[in-house]
Amino acid sequence: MSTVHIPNLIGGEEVAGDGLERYNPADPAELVAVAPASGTEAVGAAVTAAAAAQPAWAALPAPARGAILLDAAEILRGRHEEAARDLVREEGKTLPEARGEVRRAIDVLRFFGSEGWRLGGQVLPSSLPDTMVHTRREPLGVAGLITPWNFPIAIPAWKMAPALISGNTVVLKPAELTPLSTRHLTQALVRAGLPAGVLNVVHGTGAVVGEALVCDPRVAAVSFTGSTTVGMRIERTVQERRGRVQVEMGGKNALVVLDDADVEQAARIAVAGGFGLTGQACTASSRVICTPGVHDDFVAALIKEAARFRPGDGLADGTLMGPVVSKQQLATVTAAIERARSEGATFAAGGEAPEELMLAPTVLTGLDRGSAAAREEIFGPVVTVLQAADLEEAIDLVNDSRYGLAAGLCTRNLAAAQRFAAGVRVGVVKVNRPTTGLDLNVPFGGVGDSSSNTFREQGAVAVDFYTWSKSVYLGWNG
Ligand SMILES: NC(=O)c1ccc[n+]([C@@H]2O[C@H](COP(=O)([O-])OP(=O)(O)OC[C@H]3O[C@@H](n4cnc5c(N)ncnc54)[C@H](O)[C@@H]3O)[C@@H](O)[C@H]2O)c1
Repeated sequence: MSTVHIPNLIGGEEVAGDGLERYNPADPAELVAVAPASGTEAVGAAVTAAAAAQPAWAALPAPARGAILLDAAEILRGRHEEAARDLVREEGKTLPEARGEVRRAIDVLRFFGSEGWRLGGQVLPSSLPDTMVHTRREPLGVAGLITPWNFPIAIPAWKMAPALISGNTVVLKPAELTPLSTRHLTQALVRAGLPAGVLNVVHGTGAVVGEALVCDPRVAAVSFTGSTTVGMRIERTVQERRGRVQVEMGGKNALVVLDDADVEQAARIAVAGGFGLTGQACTASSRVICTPGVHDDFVAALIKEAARFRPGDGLADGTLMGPVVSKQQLATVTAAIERARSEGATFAAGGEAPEELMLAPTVLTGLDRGSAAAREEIFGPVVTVLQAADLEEAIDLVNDSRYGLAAGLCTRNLAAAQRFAAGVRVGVVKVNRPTTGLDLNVPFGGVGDSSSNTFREQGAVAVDFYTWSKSVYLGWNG
């Protein structure tokens, strides 16, 4: 396959450059894409273009803005397979996972394109006679979007679509590792007729391009998804300049398996959430908490299921798990595995040195709740199995975390499910379903150090972040 050279997009013009090189994680000899390692002047130019384009974009009727998103969805649908294959070559996930992610981006464009017909405010009674009060949603202006490599087409879609439909213009900084996947999305929007300057894309490092975007006072809103360390810094910086900020960050999501659970089903749920997407999902089940009666049977079933997730090239038939995304990410994951070894973990599965980026699914047992593997996000195919005496102790263990993104429960007991849903301090609860996998029409976000926990992403409420509310009193007669 030939290397794709990806330009920046600034004020409708494509600006070529290089400096960022991305190799296929399953085939280190294949240079998949080259993108510019831009400087701060490119960010300045992109923000200027976005600010200039914003009033005319906001003045378009919302259904007309929506029509462009709907057309973009159709264009991306026509390139679904190509985009999915490029996503596999660039990020490493399996082809079915990549097809699902591209499908998600298409559906997000459709969802928010249709929202153009529904965006509205409230009509309220006034205390005054002959007076009507209504609220209007106003766009914030320029939105700066910073996205990670693990969902490089879906996450930019679920930030851009609500930003654009509500009349904002956008400067997007995609992740360094995955410029090509994001390019499929932005090209679809441009080809659908988005006016020049409404969407701008600046490639580069977080330290240069990301920082410049975050610090630019003309960027009214910053929406970030990525690591907790970076997200917390961005949140502080934008708050200091009184901008609006939304950060979606890491997780240490627990799946609780109770004695009454269907053990085989629980093991399938655990591997889907723990090893699907190579464990590189913010909602990955990286710890499983078992009650004593199910622990040994569950671990045996988990080992059997994990054996199916032998890592391989995501484009090959039957691969259930792709490689780790990069050498740097592999170093982080293997350091966490070695730390667990030094803390006395038993390796129920995995533990061998990886070949290139192909890391075998790893199941750790025998660790206590204070161990690093039980507490810290690893972001790779590593599942730590812990024990709790009963449901209440399991809930306590779920909540004993700086994070609060997702939690799952395997049980046949409805009362236990309801108690769990009420008791856990997380943004998403899944009962008898993997912690990964979200519906696009449902609000998503977490608490604690997982999320700024103010505005939610996804679903119709996502436009709240990108708008402010104005109250209009309309009187007649005297
Ligand atoms: N909560 C969610 O919705 C969600 C979804 C997916 C991934 N994640 C999290 O993302 C992380 C993995 O992604 P990653 O490794 O790409 O994260 P990362 O924080 O390293 O990078 C994310 C983005 O931020 C940029 N960036 C880095 N430093 C910056 C800075 N100083 N200023 C501005 N921007 C900067 C990067 O270039 C990239 O585009 C994991 O922690 C995962 O849990 C969270």
